Amino acid sequence: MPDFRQQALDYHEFPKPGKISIELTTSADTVTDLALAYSPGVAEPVREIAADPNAAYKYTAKGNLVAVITNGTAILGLGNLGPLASKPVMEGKALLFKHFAGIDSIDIEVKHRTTEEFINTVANIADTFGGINLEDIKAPECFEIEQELIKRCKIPVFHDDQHGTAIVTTAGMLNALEIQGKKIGEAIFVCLGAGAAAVACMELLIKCGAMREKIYMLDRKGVIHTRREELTPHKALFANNTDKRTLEDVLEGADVFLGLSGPDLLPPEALRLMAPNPVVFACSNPDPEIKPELAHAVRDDLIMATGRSDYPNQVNNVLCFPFIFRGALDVRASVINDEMKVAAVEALRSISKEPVPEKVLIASQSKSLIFGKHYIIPKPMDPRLCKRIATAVAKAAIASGVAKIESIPENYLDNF
Ligand SMILES: NC(=O)C1=CN([C@@H]2O[C@H](COP(=O)(O)OP(=O)(O)OC[C@H]3O[C@@H](n4cnc5c(N)ncnc54)[C@H](OP(=O)(O)O)[C@@H]3O)[C@@H](O)[C@H]2O)C=CC1
Ligand SMILES: CC(=O)C(=O)O
Ligand SMILES: [Mg+2]
Repeated sequence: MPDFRQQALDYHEFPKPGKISIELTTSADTVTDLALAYSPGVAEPVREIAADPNAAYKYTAKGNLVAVITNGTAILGLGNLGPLASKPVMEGKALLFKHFAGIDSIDIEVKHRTTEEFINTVANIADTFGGINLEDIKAPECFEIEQELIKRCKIPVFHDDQHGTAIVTTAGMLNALEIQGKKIGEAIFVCLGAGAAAVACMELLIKCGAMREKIYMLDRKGVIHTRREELTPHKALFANNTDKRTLEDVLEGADVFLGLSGPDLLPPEALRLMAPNPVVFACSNPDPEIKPELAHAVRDDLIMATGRSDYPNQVNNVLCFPFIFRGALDVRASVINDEMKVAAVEALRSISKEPVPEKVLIASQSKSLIFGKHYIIPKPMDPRLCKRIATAVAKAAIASGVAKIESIPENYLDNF
């Protein structure tokens, strides 16, 4: 195989550095164009917006513009490498917003000293955008940041690593459990990682039927249990009254392993401890908790998923954030609430049970994709995702009373 590292660097360097640019939507060639676009014509929409802030949706790019904002403290599973190093990931999120959902997006990497300073920075620029996608901000700070920004901003604020990941993981998990013949309410879950993604995934799985007392969550210190001291409030919610202390202890008889932690943390031999027909989601990026080839070599009765594009069953928030924002922006939702999240889960999981269009087979270099162990969730390039998820989300926003626009056109996103 050609040098993948060099290919990835070349992809980012050529034909121009980076992955996004800004394009004009109107002409700026003649003196008349300039008189309209700039001085004196630009004064007219300024006056309109000063009189009514909602006019910004009519006369500026705000309504289709999402900021991807980070401080670089949890860049994928690479850790706290700082704001600037996170820029390729954030440009990548902007690429995905545009390519899959037609949303204009710009990345913003914020340096800050305190959590309050970060919150103030984001709150102070929020009106520029139609929505804010927080990305790769580590726990526990991410929880306070998101909650405070939801309170202070009039537009949807959504921490992708929490809720985008939770929606996709829950959709994939419900399908995987169904295929393995397991009931979610009876399943024993082991979640390696207790940060932004892990906590949100397990909370949404509980909303969809998982039992809190059947969940074992682990962090760097091992199993989170009721006798552990100095647990953060979000970890304390998952403190299990158990004598089990290690990953191996809790994997004994478990139905599900969910990894949202770091690379190569699940020893292949430990998989043998799990119950028959287990589900293993090793979602750490770029390197999963266990490589699929190692897992399959140990057992042939498992369903395996990763966060990566180059293996079957990609459980990755790319299957959610472009589409949930599409729906939220189009009905001008003030927030992204639980009703919208559950609607996204149901829409996403239902697509995987339907025949796959030929162009998806070609784009994903697959001979066939049929609902089953190796196809539990749609491929990101599936053109049905945008219409189906955005429609479900927009309808849920309207029904739950958070939308400013209270109907969607009959042919909504037909041509996307
Ligand atoms: N596939 C997908 O769509 C997504 C995948 N992820 C992946 O999930 C992982 C976590 O991301 P995120 O939640 O945002 O980050 P956070 O920094 O918020 O959380 C990281 C968590 O992983 C735990 N952890 C790290 N190393 C170990 C270890 N050696 N043993 C046990 N636990 C460990 C940390 O433990 P402690 O609390 O003790 O520090 C912490 O609880 C990353 O790898 C990321 O790529 C995230 C979002 C989406
Ligand atoms: C996919 C993603 O958002 C992450 O790994 O952080
Ligand atoms: Mg992320």
